[in-house]
Amino acid sequence: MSDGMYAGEPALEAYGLGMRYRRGWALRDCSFRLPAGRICGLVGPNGAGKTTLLSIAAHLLKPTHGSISLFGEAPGSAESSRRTAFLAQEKPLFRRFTVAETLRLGRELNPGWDQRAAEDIVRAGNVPFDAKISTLSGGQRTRVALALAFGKRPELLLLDEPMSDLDPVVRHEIMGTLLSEAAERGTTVLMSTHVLAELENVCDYLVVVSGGGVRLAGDVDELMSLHTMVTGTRDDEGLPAALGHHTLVECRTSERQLTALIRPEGPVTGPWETDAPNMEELLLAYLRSPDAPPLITATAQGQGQAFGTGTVAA
Ligand SMILES: Nc1ncnc2c1ncn2[C@@H]1O[C@H](COP(=O)(O)OP(=O)(O)OP(=O)(O)O)[C@@H](O)[C@H]1O
Repeated sequence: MSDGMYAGEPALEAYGLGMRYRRGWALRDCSFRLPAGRICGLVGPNGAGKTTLLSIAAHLLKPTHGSISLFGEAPGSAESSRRTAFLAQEKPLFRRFTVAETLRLGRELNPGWDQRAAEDIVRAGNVPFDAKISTLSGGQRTRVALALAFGKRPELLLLDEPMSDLDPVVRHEIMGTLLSEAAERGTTVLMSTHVLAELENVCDYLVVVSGGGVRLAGDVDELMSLHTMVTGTRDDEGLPAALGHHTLVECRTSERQLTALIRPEGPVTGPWETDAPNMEELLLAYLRSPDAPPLITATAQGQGQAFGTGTVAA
C-alpha cells in the first residue's frame, strides 16, 4: 500500500450525484463508496451512465447535482489529479508523436512517473518505440494509452471499457498486468466493462448502474452471500407464495421450471434447490431486472449520508 493510504479510506465517494444532459437525466441521485485498494467492476446496460460517472470523476464533466470526492478531494484538485489516472474509450494520444515521444511527454507531465513500468507494457506488445501513433492499430494505441496510465503510478485508476479493442489473448495479458500492478501497489481500480465473464476473477467490488441509478454496490463476497439461486418445478404463474417473503431480484420461468434469484429473508423452505449464484448470474439478474429493489451494502455506503436510492444491507 502506498503512502497516504490506510485501510478503509474511500478512494472514491459519490454523493447524490446527478447529471442532466439536454435530452434528460443520465445519472440521478447516485451515491456509493469505493474503499481504497479495491478492484471494482462498473457494470450497466448501454446508456446507463457509466461513462458519465467516470467523466465526472476524471473532472471532464461537472455534475448537475451532488458531487464525487477522490481521496476526500474534489476532482481536478492538484492532489486528486496527481493520485488519479483516467483512460477513456477514445484514447487521446497525439497522432504525430512516436511511442517514445508519447512516453517522454508522460514523464514530463507526471512527477512520480515510472518509465520502466510504462516501457514494459509497450514492450510486452512488441510495439516499436519509434512508430508514430497514427500508424498503430487500435489495440496497439490502447496499449500505449494504458502504458501512460500505469506510468503515472496512480493510486486510483479509472478505466472506461479499456480493453474493448484488444484481442482476447492481449485482453487476458493486460488484465493480468493490471491485477498484478494493482495488487502490488494497492491501486484502486474502477473499470467499466460489458464483458461480465472477465470480471469474475478480477473484481472484488461491484457497482451496477442502470437507468441512471445505483442498483447494486458492495464487496463481491458479501453481495454473493446475500443472494441465493432457487430452482424447482413450476406449478403456477409467477412466484410461489412460499418464496413470497424473500426479496425477489428476478424470476424466470420455462414451461415446467422456475429459476429465481432472491435475497433470502430467512431460511428458504419448500421443494427448492438452492445454490449460490456466480458473479455473472448475479449481474445478469440485476441487468435484466431494472425494477429489482437496489442493494447497497454497508461498505458501499457513504459515511453519515442519507441514501436516496436503495435498501441497505445490515
Ligand atoms: N454529451 C452528451 N450529450 C447528451 N446526452 C449524452 C451525452 N453523453 C451521454 N449522453 C446520454 O447520457 C446517457 C448515459 O450515457 P453514458 O455514455 O454515460 O452511458 P454508458 O453507460 O457509458 O453507455 P455505454 O455502455 O453505451 O458506453 C445516455 O442516454 C446518453 O445518450
